[in-house]
Amino acid sequence: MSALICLGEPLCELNAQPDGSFRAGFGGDVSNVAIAAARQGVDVGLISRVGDDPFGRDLCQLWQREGVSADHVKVVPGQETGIYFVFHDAEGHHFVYRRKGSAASQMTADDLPDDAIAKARMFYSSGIGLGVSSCLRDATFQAVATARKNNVAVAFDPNLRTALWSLEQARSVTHDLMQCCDIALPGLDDARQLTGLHNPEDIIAFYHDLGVKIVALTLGADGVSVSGGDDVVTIPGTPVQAKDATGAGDCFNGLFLANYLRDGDILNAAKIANSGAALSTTGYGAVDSIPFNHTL
Ligand SMILES: O=C(O)C(=O)C[C@H](O)[C@H](O)CO
Repeated sequence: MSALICLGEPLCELNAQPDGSFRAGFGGDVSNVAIAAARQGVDVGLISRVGDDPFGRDLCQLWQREGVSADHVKVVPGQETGIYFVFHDAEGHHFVYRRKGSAASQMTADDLPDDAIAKARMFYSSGIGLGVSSCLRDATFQAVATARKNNVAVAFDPNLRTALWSLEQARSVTHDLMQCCDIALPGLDDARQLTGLHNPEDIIAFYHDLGVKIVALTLGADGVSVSGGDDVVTIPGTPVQAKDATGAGDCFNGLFLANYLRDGDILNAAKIANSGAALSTTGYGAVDSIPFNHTL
């Protein structure tokens, strides 16, 4: 059984390089989190669907190499695996998706392994899964209900993607999910748009008021503010020469959850995750740049 079980959509990645070529890799936020946690030595499983196509087969091989259990990933004949492109400009990275109608977007509550969710220590999902399709959204809420019924901690990153749904929809649905959530892992830009608040301390208080016990609010290059309900502690950013921040938030989340699962120390988990996520921005791609335990 997996200690951490993640639900959402994996994607193949094509990342634009300075010479105009595309570097092939992998993404999909919950898969990135699963791999980041597995590289810290945690038993991790993924719940998803991929197409019976070269992209889906590559992802299955990736999880096997990374030690992420794909026992609950269905390979669906006749359906497709989503892909995305990463482009870079002076403002940072931008995603272009080719994922409409993907196998993962057609996941329903019937695909859920209730027993594996009930026996995990922690369940992780994100706002991307909520925005991809209404059936994946319903499945995610159903999985969260199963987790809560069985005292499995629920962790969630609202991961706002307005290419998938409107800000208004995202706001209402992610706030609903937050009310069932133990650990919230929002990024500052997303949280500002979703809450309408500016100040990190106010955002953290907003999520605590919704019932969240632990909030780790990532601040990009400025580090992270973390709170277990009492004081807010801010850990400054680690200075690095960043090339590509794709997946840095997912890297933070995987490292944070893995280290929190190990000893329950949120401050230590946030410190490790903060430096690991900074390191991950020094290379291209959401997955290749995730550090291993021994490299931190
Ligand atoms: O945007 C998405 O849906 C992705 O999952 C692609 C990236 O891997 C992810 O956003 C990085 O956080």
